[in-house]
Amino acid sequence: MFLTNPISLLFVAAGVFVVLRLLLRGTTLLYLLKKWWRSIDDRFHVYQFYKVPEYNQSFEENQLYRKISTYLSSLASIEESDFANLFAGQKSNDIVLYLDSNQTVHDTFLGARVSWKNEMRNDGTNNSRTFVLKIRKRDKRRILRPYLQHIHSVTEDIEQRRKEVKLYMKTETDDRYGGGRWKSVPFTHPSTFDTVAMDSDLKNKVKSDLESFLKSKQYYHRLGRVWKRSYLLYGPSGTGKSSFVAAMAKFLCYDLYDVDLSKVSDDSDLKMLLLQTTSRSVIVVEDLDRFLDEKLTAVSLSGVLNFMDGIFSCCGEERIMVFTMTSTEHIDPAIMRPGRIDVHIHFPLCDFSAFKNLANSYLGLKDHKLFPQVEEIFQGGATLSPAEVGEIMIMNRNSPNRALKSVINALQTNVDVRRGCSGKQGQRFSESASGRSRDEPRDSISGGGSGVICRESVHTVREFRKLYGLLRRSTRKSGTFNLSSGEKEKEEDGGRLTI
Ligand SMILES: Nc1ncnc2c1ncn2[C@@H]1O[C@H](COP(=O)(O)OP(=O)(O)OP(=O)(O)O)[C@@H](O)[C@H]1O
Ligand SMILES: [Mg+2]
Repeated sequence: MFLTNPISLLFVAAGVFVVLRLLLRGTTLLYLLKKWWRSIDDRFHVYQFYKVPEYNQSFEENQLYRKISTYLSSLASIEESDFANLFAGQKSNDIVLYLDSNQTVHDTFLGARVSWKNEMRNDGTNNSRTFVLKIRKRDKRRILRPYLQHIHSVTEDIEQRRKEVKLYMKTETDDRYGGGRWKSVPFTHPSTFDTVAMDSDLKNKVKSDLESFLKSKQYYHRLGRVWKRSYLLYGPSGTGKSSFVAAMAKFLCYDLYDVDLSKVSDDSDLKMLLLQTTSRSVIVVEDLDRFLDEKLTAVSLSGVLNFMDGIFSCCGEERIMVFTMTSTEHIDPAIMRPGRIDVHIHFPLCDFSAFKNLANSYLGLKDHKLFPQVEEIFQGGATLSPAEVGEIMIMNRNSPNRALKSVINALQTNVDVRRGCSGKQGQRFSESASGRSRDEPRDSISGGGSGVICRESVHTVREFRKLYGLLRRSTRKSGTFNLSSGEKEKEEDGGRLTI
C-alpha cells in the first residue's frame, strides 16, 4: 500500500540514495582517516632509510633490486597502493602487479611495520630507479637481517615456482671431464597428482612428505645427512609409476634428470653424472630391478648403492631420487636396507576404486548402471593395469556405455585366462595379473583399499626402529614421519616412510 504511493516511493528512493552516498563517503573518509593517522604516527618515530638502487656504480644490475621487486609483487598490500602496473605473468591467467614509480607499499615482519617506496629519479638523461626501505630505528637491529633473509627465501621460492621445468637426458658423447653430460628439453609431461588415479590419502601423504622435506634443510644438516630424499615406486607395468615421477617433479617445480642405466658406461660415469646434476632436482632411475637382474648395465651394485647414498653430491643438495621397479622380490637386500630408500610406494593393478577414479577422469562418469557389474568382476579377482583400463576408455570415450562394456569384456577375458583358457588378448592381461601376485611383497601388510594401496615393510621397519632408536631419543623432533595408509600418522625416526 505504502509503496504504491508515488510520494512515499520518492521518499524511499531518496533515503536509499542518501544512505548509499554516506556509505561511499564513509569508505573514502575511512581511507583518508587511515592516511592521516599514519602520517601523524610517523612524526612520533625516528626512521632509518635503506636504498636499493637498480644498478650499481659500474652499471651492473643489482640482484637485490630484482629480488625486492619480485617480493613486493607477492605482497597482498600492493593492491592497496594507489598505482600499480599490471603485467601478464609467465603462466596463462597469471597477472602480476608491480609497484608504480614513487608509490609506497607497506609490509609487516615480526610485528614491525616497514614500507617500501619505488623512487624514480630523472637526472636529465637517465631514469634511475631505487627501492627505499623505511624502517623504525628501534626495530632495525631486531628485524633488518632476518627481514632481508625472509625476502631472499620468499623470492627464491617464487622464482623456483615460475621457472620452466626441464627434462635432462644423458648426452651421447662421452665428454667426461669437459662438462655438458646432460642435455635438456622443456618438460611438458601432462601428468599431475590430480591425474594419477590413486588413493587420495596416500597422495596427500606423499605431497606432505615432499613439502616437509623441502623445509628440512636445518634438520638434515644437524644430523650430518645429505639433504636428499629417495623414493622407491614399485608395481607391475602400466600402473602409473612414471606418471607419478612426472607429477612429483611438477609438484616441486624441480628439473628431472633421467638416468638411463643402459647408457652409463661404468661406476665412475654414474658418479660424474650425479655430480653434474643441479640442486633442486628429481633424479630418476627407471626399472632398476631389470637392469640389475638381467645385468643390462655396466654399473655394479656397489656403484648403484653409492649413487643412492648420494655421497658424491658435493655441489648441491635438495635432491629427490626416485627408483622404479616392477618387483622388489629379487632385489638385492642391500638396496632395500633401511635408511637407503626413505619411502616405498606400491603401485598395484587396478581395483574397483581405481577404476572409478579412471572412469571419472577419462569418461566424466561418477556413477553408471554398469558399475555394480564391474565391481563384482573386480571382486571375483579379475584385474587390469590402469594403463589398460585407460586405453580402453580413451578408445571408447564417445560412448561411456561401450567403454564400460569393453572394460567388462577385458576383465572377463582376464578371469578366463587366469582359469586356464588361452587367447591373444588374454595373454597380455594375464601377464599383468600374474605380475601382481609376483609383486606382493612377502613382508608387507596391506593398507588402504583403493587406488594405489599402501603397504608396510614390517621387518625393515622393525630393524630400522632398532637402528635409529638412539637417534629418536636424542632428537626432540624428527623431520619426517612413518606413515601407513589408513592409519593415523605416527611420528617416527630417521625418516623412512613406508607406504
Ligand atoms: N594410476 C594411474 N592413473 C592414471 N593413469 C594411469 C595410471 N597408471 C597408468 N596410467 C596411464 O597409463 C599409461 C602408462 O603409465 P606409466 O608409464 O606411468 O606406467 P608405469 O607404471 O611407469 O609402467 P612401466 O612399468 O611399464 O614403465 C600412462 O599414459 C598413464 O596415463
Ligand atoms: Mg614407467
